[in-house]
Amino acid sequence: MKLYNLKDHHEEVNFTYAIKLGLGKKQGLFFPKTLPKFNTKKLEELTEMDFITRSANILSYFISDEISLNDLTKNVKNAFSFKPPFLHIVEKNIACLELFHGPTLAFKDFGARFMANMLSYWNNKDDEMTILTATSGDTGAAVAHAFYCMDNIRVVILFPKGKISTLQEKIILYIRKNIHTIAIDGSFDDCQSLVKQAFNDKKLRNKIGLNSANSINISRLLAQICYYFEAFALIPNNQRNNIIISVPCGNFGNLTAGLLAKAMGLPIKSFIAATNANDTIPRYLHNGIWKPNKTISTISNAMDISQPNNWPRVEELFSTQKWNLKSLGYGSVSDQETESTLKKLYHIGYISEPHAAIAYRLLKKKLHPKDFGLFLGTAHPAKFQKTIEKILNIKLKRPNSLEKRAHLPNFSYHMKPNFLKLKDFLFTL
Ligand SMILES: Cc1ncc(COP(=O)(O)O)c(C=O)c1O
Ligand SMILES: N[C@@H](CCOP(=O)(O)O)C(=O)O
Repeated sequence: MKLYNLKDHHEEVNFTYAIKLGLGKKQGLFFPKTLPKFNTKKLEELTEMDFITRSANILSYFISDEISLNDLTKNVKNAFSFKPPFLHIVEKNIACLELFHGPTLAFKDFGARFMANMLSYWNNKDDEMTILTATSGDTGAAVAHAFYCMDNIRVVILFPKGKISTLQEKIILYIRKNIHTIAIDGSFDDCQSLVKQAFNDKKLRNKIGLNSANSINISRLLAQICYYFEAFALIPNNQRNNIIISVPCGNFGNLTAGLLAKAMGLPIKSFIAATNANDTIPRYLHNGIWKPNKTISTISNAMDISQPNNWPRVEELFSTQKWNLKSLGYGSVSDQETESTLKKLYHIGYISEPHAAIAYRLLKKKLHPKDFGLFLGTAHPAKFQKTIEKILNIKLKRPNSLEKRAHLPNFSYHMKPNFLKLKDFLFTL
């Protein structure tokens, strides 16, 4: 199947090329030229399958001309080799889709591990690659873990210094070898802008075999489509026609994957794009004016993004599917509201974390009593241990994978958000 560049529709590539390239010409994002459309019978068939079989089947619609179903299934099995998405019922008609039971305790494990598996399947022995990735907290760890010790692949992770939780930082840092982390004096948007500048530099791009494991890489999003289908299969049959999904949004990759699933025939009634005070999209949907403000720090730090990368993909989907952008629910939630929502959730027996709490709050506000509401649980509460213990006045137990790293020293490089400095660094690797 072909993908086209949103900034230059003449540039068409297949999936193997798109995954290796990351971004197209003029920093354009790749987007599928056609989408499979499942009818009710096919959807029923898919719903009956287990998570791995169904995911491989869905992904095969995008890449069956580049890999056999058998090989794809092996890769999907390796990639999703942890506890599958899990539905935690929070109230009678509301559940959290927990996506944080992977090795780095965030939903990013699905996309990062799928990308790593597919790249190692397709990468030639002598193809050197440098994967430059910006993180506001969770992508970095998932990418580091997924690409650790992979032959011929170097990973460089940029994160905003002092603006991610201590445990999010530790879980990125424990890995050395082919993984390099740089704390940048700035925001996530500064880190993301450095990645884009690197893609603009042709000489650098060719010399180091530049790629990115951010959600600009379409492979990340295709993998994420799979858990929306799993959520549908987990929801009781009589509720499947009234599903509202609230997605905590930062770079808008997760929402894009959900919308792709809907375009493929998953009968989701509507989506809610939930942000924190970094509310470029809610304001844009409200008044039609694109005006990113300076990124501010919040307790839902992984969503501290004011220039969301995937928005052009969302707009393309609405336009090609002939959906009205007005049908997309949206809202932004302050830190104070996030805190009171965490307390409310705790009161009804669920310990959550700031990102999911934002999605829950907006879901509660917009849900009709006859609907079934899902909010996405994107990270494990323990990654935000200090914040949650303070707000809820409780002691949180850390899962083993975090416990092992909690006391490690910090050994990141440190840099101003200066592209020339970064370029020098990349050349010396
Ligand atoms: C815990 C958490 N929730 C939500 C988000 C936002 O997801 P997206 O960037 O796909 O919108 C992120 C980061 O991306 C995250 O790490
Ligand atoms: N919230 C993300 C930011 C990067 O988003 P991505 O989906 O484009 O990788 C993070 O946790 O790093």
